[in-house]
Amino acid sequence: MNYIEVKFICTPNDEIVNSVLSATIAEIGFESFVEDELGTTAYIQSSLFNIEELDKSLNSLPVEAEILYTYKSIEDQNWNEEWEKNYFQPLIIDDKCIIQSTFHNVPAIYDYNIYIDPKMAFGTGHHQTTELMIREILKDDFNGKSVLDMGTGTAILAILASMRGANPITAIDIDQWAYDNAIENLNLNNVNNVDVKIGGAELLGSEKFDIILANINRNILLNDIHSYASVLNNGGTLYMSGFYVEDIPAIKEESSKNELIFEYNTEKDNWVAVKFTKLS
Ligand SMILES: C[S@@+](CC[C@H](N)C(=O)[O-])C[C@H]1O[C@@H](n2cnc3c(N)ncnc32)[C@H](O)[C@@H]1O
Repeated sequence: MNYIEVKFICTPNDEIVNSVLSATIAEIGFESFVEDELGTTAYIQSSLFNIEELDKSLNSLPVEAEILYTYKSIEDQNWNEEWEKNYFQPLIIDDKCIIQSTFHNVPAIYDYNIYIDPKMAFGTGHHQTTELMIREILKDDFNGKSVLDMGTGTAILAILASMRGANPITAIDIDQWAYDNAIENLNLNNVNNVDVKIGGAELLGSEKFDIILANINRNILLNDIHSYASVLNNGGTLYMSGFYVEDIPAIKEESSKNELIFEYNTEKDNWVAVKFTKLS
């Protein structure tokens, strides 16, 4: 899959402007935001890149700022190398769990030592939503529970769920890169109880799950919550992330139509993870 790299030059180049910019363009498909001395560099799949839509988003930013941009198409291979070497650093969560790549070589002394070679797939633990989901997996009891990881990306959540005792696990992603990378990372971590599938909610059938993890985005979740609810066991748990604090009411409304009870949400930098349980 080809990506477009867009360099945004922001005046003023401050935290508020960059975070409003990232949040706004995330809505039109941008991912992997990196702040630098001029502004923000962001990436979007070529097939989703639409200049008119981008200009419209920039013109409606709710901050006073001048934002100019340049863009170029990038090859998968170059993007991987540059991103992995420059931006992916080992991440330790609560002294319990480390996520690192094979080239980092931090001693594996934690309860959960996860290796991720991310390639193009999202999910190194460095995005706020991945971290929020990891914290939920570390808190909850996964032992012997069947798990569905929707939008698995690098398979990071499925790998941790397996290390926490979940079995069996199904991991689904719509993207070919994610599918390939999920399989690579599962092998890298010697996790062999995850069935990886390529596609979306249409793949869900009669198999039911005790826990569903879905870190995707607001619109896909709103569209697919009813499918997730239909394959969640009574009394089961649905964790969702990939959206902002202001999206919680819409997510709650759709969930309650599907007999899902809101338990709580957690937050980081305005991103949230929510926990729902299904009526037993
Ligand atoms: C935000 S990433 C999350 C990756 C990983 N689970 C994590 O927590 O870091 C969302 C993933 O969902 C996938 N995705 C997008 N639309 C989807 C859909 N309709 N069904 C399943 N996966 C989807 C994307 O390809 C991407 O890998």
